[in-house]
Amino acid sequence: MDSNYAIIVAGGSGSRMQTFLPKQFIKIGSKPVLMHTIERFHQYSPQLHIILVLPSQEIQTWEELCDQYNFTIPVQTVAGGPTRFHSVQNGLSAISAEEGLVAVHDGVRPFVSIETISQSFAVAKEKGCAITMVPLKDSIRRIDPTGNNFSEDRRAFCLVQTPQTFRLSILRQSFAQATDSSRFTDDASVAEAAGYAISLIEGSYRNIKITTPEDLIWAEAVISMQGNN
Ligand SMILES: Nc1ccn([C@@H]2O[C@H](COP(=O)(O)OP(=O)(O)OP(=O)(O)O)[C@@H](O)[C@H]2O)c(=O)n1
Ligand SMILES: C[C@](O)(CO)[C@H](O)COP(=O)(O)O
Repeated sequence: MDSNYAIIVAGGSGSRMQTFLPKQFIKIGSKPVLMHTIERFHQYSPQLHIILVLPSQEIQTWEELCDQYNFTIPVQTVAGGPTRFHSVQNGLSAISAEEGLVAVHDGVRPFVSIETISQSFAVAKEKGCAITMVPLKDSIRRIDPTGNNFSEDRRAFCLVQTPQTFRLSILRQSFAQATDSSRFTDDASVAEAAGYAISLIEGSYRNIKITTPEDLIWAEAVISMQGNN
């Protein structure tokens, strides 16, 4: 039987959070953000192979945190790269299997639900990929290069989240084919540039990416509402 994998990318520096400690290690509730995220994937399936991508200079920090919090979920640690694209690429290189499914997920999205993870693997198995998204709640305007702005129909857009789950062969081929890695902010864009059709699944507004300081306030509120973290 083919194996399933999760590449949890946590190789960033968190410049928009403006904290000394990279945001993936900041404690929310009783433990660091990244431990919440990994727990969600382990809860989905204890058999899932989890590849954790970290900044090379922070691997020791992670090991110390695991000791401190008695965190024992097994993960394979891989050093990240200069951009998210390179970090995913490094994670992918750690997988030797030919076939299977791989979910790529931001380490700083700790509130992903088990249902979303499960649906993303099921849809990717059937259609080749599953990209999590939510509809827009606000109105939007397009700003052109001259600075003029125009209303747009928000129903024509969606906000893209992770997990972004693929057949391994599709993600491998997409990353191998990619040129100009600087234009890719997610994995769906890499697969799309390689010519693959992108299938979407609806996620949840709760699955935020912890990016700026106010996201931590929201995260603490969710944790205390859940009551078990
Ligand atoms: N070189 C990088 C850059 C980002 N990421 C990961 O990709 C996810 C989404 O990126 P983002 O929120 O932009 O994180 P940072 O790059 O850390 O933040 P910032 O852009 O504010 O510096 C995060 O889990 C981050 O750790 C990564 O693995 N390797
Ligand atoms: C992958 C992602 O989280 C989907 O919304 C997002 O594109 C990451 O972007 P960032 O610029 O690295 O925050």
